[in-house]
Amino acid sequence: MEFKAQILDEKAIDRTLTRLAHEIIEKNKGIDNLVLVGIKSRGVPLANRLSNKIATIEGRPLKVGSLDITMYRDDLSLKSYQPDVKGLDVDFEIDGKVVILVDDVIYTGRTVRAAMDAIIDYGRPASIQLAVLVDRGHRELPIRPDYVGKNVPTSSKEIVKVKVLEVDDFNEVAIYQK
Ligand SMILES: O=P(O)(O)OC[C@H]1O[C@H](OP(=O)(O)OP(=O)(O)O)[C@H](O)[C@@H]1O
Ligand SMILES: O=c1cc[nH]c(=O)[nH]1
Repeated sequence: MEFKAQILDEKAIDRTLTRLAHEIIEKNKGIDNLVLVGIKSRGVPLANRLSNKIATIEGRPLKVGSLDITMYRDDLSLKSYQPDVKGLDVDFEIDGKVVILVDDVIYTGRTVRAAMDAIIDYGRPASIQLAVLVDRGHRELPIRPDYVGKNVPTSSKEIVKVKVLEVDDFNEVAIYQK
């Protein structure tokens, strides 16, 4: 895989998350009833960072849960990957809550669809919203994020990689050629 270009550096990621925190507060007219659920590896640290930024603005953090979803290749259709929900880790009620899903990248939308299924299986949220650091297009389902860090037009031969300090030892969003 060949490195093509950096899209966001550490400072840009931080500024973007600050903006998303403000957008979340603005859209919801405060933080009553809001909880965050980060999707697997990199959505979870991003959700924690958003919670900390919201605490700086509103005086208290949001509760953060996590959702573990992995993709497996469906043997019958070699082209497509199917998301598999491994586990939902929330130690708080979601009934009546506005659940904000947080992920690093949205592409086909299949991961988010699986995430919504898992949330709805678990409880009865008032609503579900979606925050992503990068929307790279190519949706295969009618899913659109409520909060987008950066829209990055891509070709299907490219891949967007988000690196976060908590997982990768550095912070970066970059495009690679497959
Ligand atoms: O919209 P989709 O087509 O479902 O793609 C988006 C998902 O793909 C990536 O996860 P990936 O499976 O690459 O795992 P990773 O986060 O562990 O790298 C990313 O973190 C999203 O969760
Ligand atoms: O480019 C992509 C596509 C799916 N998930 C990613 O993290 N990057």
